[in-house]
Amino acid sequence: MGLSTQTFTDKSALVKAFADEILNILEKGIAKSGRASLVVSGGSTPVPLFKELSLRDLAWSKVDITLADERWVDESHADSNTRLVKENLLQNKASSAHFVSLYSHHSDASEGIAEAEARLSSLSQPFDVLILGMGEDGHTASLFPCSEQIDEGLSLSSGRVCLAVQPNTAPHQRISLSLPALLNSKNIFLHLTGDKKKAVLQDAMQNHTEREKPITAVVNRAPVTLMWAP
Ligand SMILES: O=C1O[C@H](COP(=O)(O)O)[C@@H](O)[C@H](O)[C@H]1O
Repeated sequence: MGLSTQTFTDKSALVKAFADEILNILEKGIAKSGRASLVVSGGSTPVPLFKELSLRDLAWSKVDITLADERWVDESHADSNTRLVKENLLQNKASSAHFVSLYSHHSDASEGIAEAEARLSSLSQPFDVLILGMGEDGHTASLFPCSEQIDEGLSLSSGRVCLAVQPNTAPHQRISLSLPALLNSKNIFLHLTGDKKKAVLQDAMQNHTEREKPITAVVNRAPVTLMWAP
């Protein structure tokens, strides 16, 4: 439980050190179990990391990759996290990795939950590596504090792996891993850049209100390594 922080002079130094660390964990996972699992987040922050990872040597065909959350849009949409992963991570040396999408062609995300959960059940769990991001409202994955589904998403006893989320402060319906599904990870990283995100995290950790922010709900229940650069 709690946060340990690795601070870097710039984003490029962060990306290189972070890629080293992820590769090291995945290599050990493959050596031990034959396969390893990597759960990534979407949004803009991880793009340089995805590009760097794609250039690194690893037995990528033995790595299963999925997302912590997905916007409920077709892969052809510019906001699709699947598209982001395919265009930036599943390239070069990492093109042989096995990607498990959370998205399916149902009109409503709630109709795609069973399919997403069935697909995820094929991955080795606990996940070897989970990389979370965070929005300026303290959301992580697509556990949005503004959404009606937040209590279900943060419940440790819901029995849910995935849930459909409708944020009020961001576009698109989402599918997100639940808090217990996120916590089912051996190594949890939070990847943030910029002073604003750092301030949001510090504020969330001070917990001014009765309700925990989603990112704090993770940090309060598992060891999390913050990878931060200005
Ligand atoms: O909507 C999302 O936002 C967060 C943060 O994204 P960023 O663009 O500020 O890096 C992201 O972690 C999440 O996966 C994504 O769907």
